[in-house]
Amino acid sequence: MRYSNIQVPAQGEKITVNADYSLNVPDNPIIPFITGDGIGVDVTPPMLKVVDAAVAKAYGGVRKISWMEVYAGEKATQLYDQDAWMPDETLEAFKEFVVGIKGPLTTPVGGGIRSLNVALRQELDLYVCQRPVMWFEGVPSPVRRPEDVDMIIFRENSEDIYAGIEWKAGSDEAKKVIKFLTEEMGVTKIRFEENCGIGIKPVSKQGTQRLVRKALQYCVDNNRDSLTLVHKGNIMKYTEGAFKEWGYELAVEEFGAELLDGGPWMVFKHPKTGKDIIVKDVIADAMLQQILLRPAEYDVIATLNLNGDYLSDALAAEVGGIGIAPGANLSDSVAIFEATHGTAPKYAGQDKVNPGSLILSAEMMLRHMGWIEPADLILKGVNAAIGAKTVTYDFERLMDGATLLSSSEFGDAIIAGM
Ligand SMILES: NC(=O)C1=CN([C@@H]2O[C@H](COP(=O)(O)OP(=O)(O)OC[C@H]3O[C@@H](n4cnc5c(N)ncnc54)[C@H](OP(=O)(O)O)[C@@H]3O)[C@@H](O)[C@H]2O)C=CC1
Ligand SMILES: O=C(O)CCC(=O)C(=O)O
Ligand SMILES: [Mg+2]
Repeated sequence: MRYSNIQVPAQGEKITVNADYSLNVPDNPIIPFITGDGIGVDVTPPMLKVVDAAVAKAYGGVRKISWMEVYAGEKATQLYDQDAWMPDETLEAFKEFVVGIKGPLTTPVGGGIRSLNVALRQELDLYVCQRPVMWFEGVPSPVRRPEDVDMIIFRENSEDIYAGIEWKAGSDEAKKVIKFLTEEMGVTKIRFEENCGIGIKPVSKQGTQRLVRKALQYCVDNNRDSLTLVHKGNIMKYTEGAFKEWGYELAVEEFGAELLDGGPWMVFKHPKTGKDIIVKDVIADAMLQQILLRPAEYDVIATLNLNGDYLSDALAAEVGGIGIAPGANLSDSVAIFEATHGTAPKYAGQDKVNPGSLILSAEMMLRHMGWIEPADLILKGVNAAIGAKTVTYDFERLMDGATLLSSSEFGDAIIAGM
């Protein structure tokens, strides 16, 4: 495709996808990135620098990434036009180049544009939001045994209340839906019809099962002990409750799961090692206490979009906060990596915040590409920087005897520690 504002690097080739969804990664792949709004300008440059250093050190110049900036959010409105928050060519570039990474994008509260982050996930059908939660030794934590916190969230990324199907209180649309519900569907439980916003929560069997399939396959591929389906199915029976039912059903049909001790939990054997993998479920509110009190009992988690959003930040807090919480948005072919945190506007442009979340998202990206050596080097560098107590403000304020670094200095400390 011909791009208008995107400059495709003269050097470099596309990553391509095979019929079985495996990747062909050239030695000089072109990788699109969005800098992002707010603290995007603080975390993206150190991420690019750390990745380049890790790749150079691992491959001595034989492999190198050609970065290609693509635009969304405020920067896109300046470059394209004032309404171009997510230009079509940005979506096209992520599709064409298959693997990309992004900084955070602002979403106004209560009105204005809908989330660009959610739009990107929906437009490219990035239905898995994968967010690993693991503790680096020395990171300050509010829990007694942060080493027990080792989980990975598989958050459904395309459905639920995040689909953005909602109408403002008092609008003609809201009135029409309320009229339909009361007059045709026999609904009697809307307390204040005259001034009531309405939101719709779609949850499908296909949407649930493709997410749970990925989570269970991850358990098998990574030799994990259990999958926990997190839901609020006691209250929202046909959405969250159905998520639980369809999740167990898939475990039975595709992984051979059987009832464990008479149920309701299930178990299946790892196809190669024969090890038991447990499939269980927990109601979402209880889960928020379980992860604090008994984190060792939880491993891989599959959940709906909103629960996954809440759980991501809560779990991140147990291992140092959202400054060090990475993530990936995945379809069967396209992958876009991004931090769990947002644009933290009060810190924007101060070279202050922790770039660890985006750097660790890039670490996931390299591993996804099969570039294991630079990914390992990044982990080594992060461990070294934290081990030396040379950290950004978020860790420094909770650590005794730590040295305060800026975002860019923390990136340099990671490079020095590789
Ligand atoms: N995927 C995305 O692009 C996301 C975008 N957003 C958007 O971001 C905007 C702001 O959202 P908000 O709810 O304030 O959440 P943010 O994640 O932006 O920030 C909340 C708080 O988390 C801490 N924090 C965030 N990032 C870092 C970091 N890199 N290093 C250290 N600490 C960090 C700060 O805590 P403290 O004040 O204690 O220092 C900050 O005030 C909204 O428009 C929201 O919609 C939100 C989440 C994801
Ligand atoms: O899109 C947004 O603004 C917020 C998204 C979010 O919080 C998340 O994906 O974790
Ligand atoms: Mg969130």
